[in-house]
Amino acid sequence: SRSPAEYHGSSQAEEPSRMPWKHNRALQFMNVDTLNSQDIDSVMDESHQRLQKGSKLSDINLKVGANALKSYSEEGPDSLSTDKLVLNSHQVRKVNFAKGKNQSVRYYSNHSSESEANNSVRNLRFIVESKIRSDVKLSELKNFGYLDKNRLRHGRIWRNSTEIPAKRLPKVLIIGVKKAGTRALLEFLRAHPSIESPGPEPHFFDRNYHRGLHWYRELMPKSYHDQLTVEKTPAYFVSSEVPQRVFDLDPNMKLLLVVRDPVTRAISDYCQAASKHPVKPFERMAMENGIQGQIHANWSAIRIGLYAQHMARWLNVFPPSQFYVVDGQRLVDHPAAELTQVEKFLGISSFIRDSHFRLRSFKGKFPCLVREDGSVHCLNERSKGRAHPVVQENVLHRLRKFYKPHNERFFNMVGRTFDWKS
Ligand SMILES: Nc1ncnc2c1ncn2[C@@H]1O[C@H](COP(=O)(O)OS(=O)(=O)O)[C@@H](OP(=O)(O)O)[C@H]1O
Repeated sequence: SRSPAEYHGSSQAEEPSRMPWKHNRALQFMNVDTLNSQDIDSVMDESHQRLQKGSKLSDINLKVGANALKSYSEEGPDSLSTDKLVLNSHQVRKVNFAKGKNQSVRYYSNHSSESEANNSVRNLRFIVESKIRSDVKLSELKNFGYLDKNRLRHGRIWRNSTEIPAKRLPKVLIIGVKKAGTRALLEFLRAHPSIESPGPEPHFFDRNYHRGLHWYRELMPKSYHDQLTVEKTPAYFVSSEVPQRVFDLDPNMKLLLVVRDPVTRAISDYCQAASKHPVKPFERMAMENGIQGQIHANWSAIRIGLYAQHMARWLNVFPPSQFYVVDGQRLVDHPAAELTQVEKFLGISSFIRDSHFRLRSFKGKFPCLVREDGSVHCLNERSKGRAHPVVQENVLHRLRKFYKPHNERFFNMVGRTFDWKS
């Protein structure tokens, strides 16, 4: 597609990806606080003319949209609050691919309720404005940061029409615990419009510290100033040098720690190792000199579960108020409730609901995430939520006894108890 400069016949060649809105007078109207129906009409008229030239949207869409938007705007600016403007990308695609009059009309007449119709209007506005702003196809909007992995975030358009998204250092870290549900927590949090995160674990504060902050920032996705970038690296929790390094970067860093019964966690860790290379039975790994012997406390699968030891190091550096401890079991049983607490802690809007989760038979009790486009995303089938081996009861008993005092110390440190058998 053409750049905005070419499109509007301007001799000034601007870099389109940086300033798509600059050549667009219509956008100056797009202010939630001052918006009125006349503004919308003029925007729609102007968009209409422009879109006739370059867009795939048919005229009828715009005309219907203009009328609907007019009545919609008469509800007043409150009805445009960003919280309500959650876009349904499925509907967007429907409009985008509508080729003719009939399809477009059907798109609107399909809606059974007023609120559904209003939703469509919002969606339509988003498309129109996105197109005006950037003069690119929806698929290309990714370059401008409007679409992030199919997540369309209407709020951004309204909140700040001129902000350029940028890579930012994290303000939140999921520091651990390994095998306690850190991936689930991150994937669920990412559904929130205020959260951005890199997919892989950066391991910056442990393994890659020498690479420097520029390297770290480059790993981050682009975000807007009022979003939070979150990364997860469970090894941070157990690496002695990490707390101070994190503090040196940002003494206000918010820290999320997911915990799980350390005995189950050890078995989960063992399963991970067993999936990569041959290992002895769990019982033989866990006990020194056979099952009558001592607990093998130095085996990493067991050592990581000494939460109090690791937490003490973090509390030497950060105040308790900067941690939120997520109950890994509750994250499985009641994910929305647990996420609501996390949202509160992070100071972001309450967005994630029960309707974001769905059980799938092949994942058993582990919830999958319903994305904005309606698709269902389950965590990796082979590595998350896998079957554990049956471990001899006497070994489980010994392990529970072993962990008991450590768990109690941990509960005291974090001011919360967990329903672990140990
Ligand atoms: N929704 C959902 N889907 C799948 N798995 C879930 C989910 N919620 C929590 N869990 C638990 O997450 C465990 C893996 O923990 P982590 O993601 O922290 O592992 S890792 O440290 O990143 O390797 C994983 O451990 P296993 O049960 O041993 O496979 C799960 O118990």
